[in-house]
Amino acid sequence: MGARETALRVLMSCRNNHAWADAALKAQLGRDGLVGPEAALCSRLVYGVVQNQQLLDFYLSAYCSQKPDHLQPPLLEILRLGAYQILYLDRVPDSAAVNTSVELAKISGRGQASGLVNAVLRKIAQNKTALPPIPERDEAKYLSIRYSHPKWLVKRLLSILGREETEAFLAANNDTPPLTVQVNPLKTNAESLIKELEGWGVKATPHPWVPGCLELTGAGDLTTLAPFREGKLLVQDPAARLVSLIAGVQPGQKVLDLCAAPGGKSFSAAFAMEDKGEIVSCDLHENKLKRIQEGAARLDLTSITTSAGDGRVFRPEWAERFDTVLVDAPCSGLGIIRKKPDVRYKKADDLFILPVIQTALLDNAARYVAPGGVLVYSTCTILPEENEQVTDAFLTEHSDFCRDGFTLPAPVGEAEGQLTLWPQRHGTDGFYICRMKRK
Ligand SMILES: C[S@@+](CC[C@H](N)C(=O)[O-])C[C@H]1O[C@@H](n2cnc3c(N)ncnc32)[C@H](O)[C@@H]1O
Repeated sequence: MGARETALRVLMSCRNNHAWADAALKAQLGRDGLVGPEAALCSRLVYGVVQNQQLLDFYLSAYCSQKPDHLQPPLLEILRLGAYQILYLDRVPDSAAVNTSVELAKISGRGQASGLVNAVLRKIAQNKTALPPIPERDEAKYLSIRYSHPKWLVKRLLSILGREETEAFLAANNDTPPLTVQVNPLKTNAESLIKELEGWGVKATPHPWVPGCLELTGAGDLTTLAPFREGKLLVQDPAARLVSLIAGVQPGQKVLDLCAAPGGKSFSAAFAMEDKGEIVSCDLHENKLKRIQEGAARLDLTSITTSAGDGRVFRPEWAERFDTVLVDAPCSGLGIIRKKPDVRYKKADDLFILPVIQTALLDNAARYVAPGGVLVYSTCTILPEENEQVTDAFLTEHSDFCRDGFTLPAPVGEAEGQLTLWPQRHGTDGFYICRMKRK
């Protein structure tokens, strides 16, 4: 049973403890001692079920006499796992998907429901080429079921992107993104790293448009490879790498990264600064600073110091002290659904609380920027509530700051001080970056 039993435990942990799937998966794989192909199958099952949850429930409800959400736990999770294997995993025979699901019901103490599991999954298998159509009358509802995203989010996206691009965004969120790394230019260069990775059986190609980044295939657990351990690369989405590029940090500068953990933007800034100058990496949570320190040690960066503190609370010793201040704000994360599939199920209510925190961070950060210095606000979300609306309000209140244009390689080109990146347009995570200058 291995992979399936572990996958079920992970899904139950997400349901009962509101755990994030990626963290619960990592912990459970370790506890159950799953490695290699079994671990890969388990990850595929967990991500696949989370990515397709609403669609799977739609099909399950067509063949189950009880409403899926009325089923006793963990029957719904068992049925979702079985249906996912039947509908998406060609290499798993339908009979194996059905039988292992019946077995899971028995070992989970739901043996009395094994007949139901058997019957529902057999019907799905028999009808898999002629499944019931999703009603298309209500556009948002159709897209919500088809791509398993909450309806409120689909409606919001439709109003921003229109039908065609909304569908492309939702589909991209259910795709597996490429693994992207930034080259540590202090230790190697792209050409040498590509060759070195090849020696480890990893295919690396330069990112189509973001300088200094490589896309990897066949990496497996990258952290076990020498180039990773020797600090020659940083795992980072190309969108995140763009923050230091857009900030335009230079060797010798003083930089404050106000919301820094686990350190990605600080590391990328240190690369751009040739590790010369001063980077203060601050985070609210002291326990997260260790991740920054460990990362800096692995990458051999000495320009970074860490500091715990609430970025909303003024520290007089930092007043007008920094050439560049980065505010990589806590956000809803709706731009990284392709990496954290369960982010989509966040409550819409968060969208009312987060901008208050983001605004307070930005207001305070502004006080640390030296005259003529740069303030960069970024998030890994795509909704204007946490992006343009926050920076617009900030600029209205702070007449000493203005948006400052920048140029990136195609497909972005010239931007008037702010940029929203989208997976379906740019092949990156969904991300927002705004560069502002203090007069
Ligand atoms: C988007 S993450 C930052 C990611 C980081 N910049 C990187 O590139 O690895 C947001 C961070 O803000 C921190 N945070 C949340 N509220 C904060 C506050 N009031 N002051 C400072 N940091 C805060 C969180 O702990 C979290 O680590």
